[in-house]
Amino acid sequence: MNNIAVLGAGVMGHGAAQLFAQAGKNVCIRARRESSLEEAKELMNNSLKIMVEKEMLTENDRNEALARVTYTTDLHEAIQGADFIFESIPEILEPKLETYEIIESVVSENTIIASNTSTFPLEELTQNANHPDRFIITHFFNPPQIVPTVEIAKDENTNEQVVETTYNLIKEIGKSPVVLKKEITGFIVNRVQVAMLREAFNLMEKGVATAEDIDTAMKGSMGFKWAFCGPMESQDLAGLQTTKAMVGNISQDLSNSREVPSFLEDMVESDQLGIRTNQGFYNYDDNGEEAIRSRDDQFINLLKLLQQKQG
Ligand SMILES: NC(=O)C1=CN([C@@H]2O[C@H](COP(=O)(O)OP(=O)(O)OC[C@H]3O[C@@H](n4cnc5c(N)ncnc54)[C@H](O)[C@@H]3O)[C@@H](O)[C@H]2O)C=CC1
Ligand SMILES: O=C(O)[C@@H](O)C(=O)[C@H](O)[C@@H](O)CO
Repeated sequence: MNNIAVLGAGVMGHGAAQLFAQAGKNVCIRARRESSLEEAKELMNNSLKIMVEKEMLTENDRNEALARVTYTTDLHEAIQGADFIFESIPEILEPKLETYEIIESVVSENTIIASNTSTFPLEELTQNANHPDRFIITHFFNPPQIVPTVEIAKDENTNEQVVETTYNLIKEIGKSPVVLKKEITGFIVNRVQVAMLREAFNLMEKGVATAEDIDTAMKGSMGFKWAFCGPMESQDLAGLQTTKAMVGNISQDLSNSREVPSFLEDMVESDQLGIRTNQGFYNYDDNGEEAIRSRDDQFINLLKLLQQKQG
C-alpha cells in the first residue's frame, strides 16, 4: 500500500493527502479544477508549517511530505497504479456512484476503494459495483491530519482481506481505527453527533441558548472530558444510578424531530456555509484561515498530550 489516490481536494481530501504523504506514501490528489488543487496545496503547506512550529515534524519531514504529493485534474491519471483509492468528494450519492463506475472500469479488481462518506452505508455506495468486495468505508474526522479516530465500516460483501489491509494501513499512518461490528447509516460518531446536534438545534429554536452558548457549554464539559474519558467511562465515574435517573428524567423532553431544522435549511440556501463563505454560526473575514490555524494549534497541543498518555 504505497500508492494512494485521493479523490477530492476539499476540506477532507487535502488533509488526507497530507496525512498519507507524511506517513511516507506516494499520493496523487485529484480535483476537477486547478484552483481546487492550488488551494489544497496551500492548505497542506500551512498545516505542515504549524506541525513544524509545534515540533511534530522537522522541516525535512515537511519538505519530503510535500514532495510525495502529485496533483491532477485527470481522474484516470490519479487512479492509474493506485493500490488504495480514497474517495472524498461531496456527500451526494450520485457523483460518488459515477466516480466508482469510472474507477472500476480502469483499475484492477484488487484495488481497494475507500469512501470517506459521513453517512452512506456500503450497501448504497456499492449498489452498481462490479466488485463490491473491495469497497470499504474509512471515515476520517476533520481535520484528518490531526484527529486520531477513523471509523472503518464493512458489510457482508466486504472481503475480510480488504478489511485487514485497510485496518493495517490506517494504523500505519498513525490513526486509531474503530471497525464497526455492524454497518449502520452514519456509523458511530455521526449518529451520536447528529443526536447531539438535533438537541442543540432544538435549544436554539426554543431560545434556550445561542450557538455560542452551546459551544461554550459543551467545550468546557463534554468536550473537555471526552478527550481523555469517553462517554461510557464517564458514566461509570459518575455512578450509573445517576445516569439512569438522568436518562429517565430527560429523555421524554428531548426533541424527536426527524427533519433538518428550517433555520439550517435557510442558512445553506442563503450560502451561509461557514468558513467557505465567511458566514455560518459565526462570521469570518479570512475564509477561516485564522480559525483553522487556531484550531490546528490547539488540536496539536491536545494530540501531544494524548500521545504522551499513550506512551
Ligand atoms: N467536511 C467534513 O468535516 C467531513 C466530511 N466528510 C466526508 O468527506 C467527503 C468530502 O467532504 P468535504 O471534504 O467536506 O467536501 P468538499 O466540498 O470540501 O470537497 C469536495 C471536493 O470534491 C471535488 N468535487 C466536487 N464534486 C465532484 C465530482 N462530481 N467529482 C469529483 N470531484 C468533485 C471538489 O472540487 C472538492 O475538491 C464527503 O463524503 C463528506 O461527507 C467526512 C468527515 C468530515
Ligand atoms: O466532524 C467530523 O469530521 C465528522 O463528524 C463528519 O463526518 C461530519 O461530516 C462533520 O464534519 C460535519 O458535521
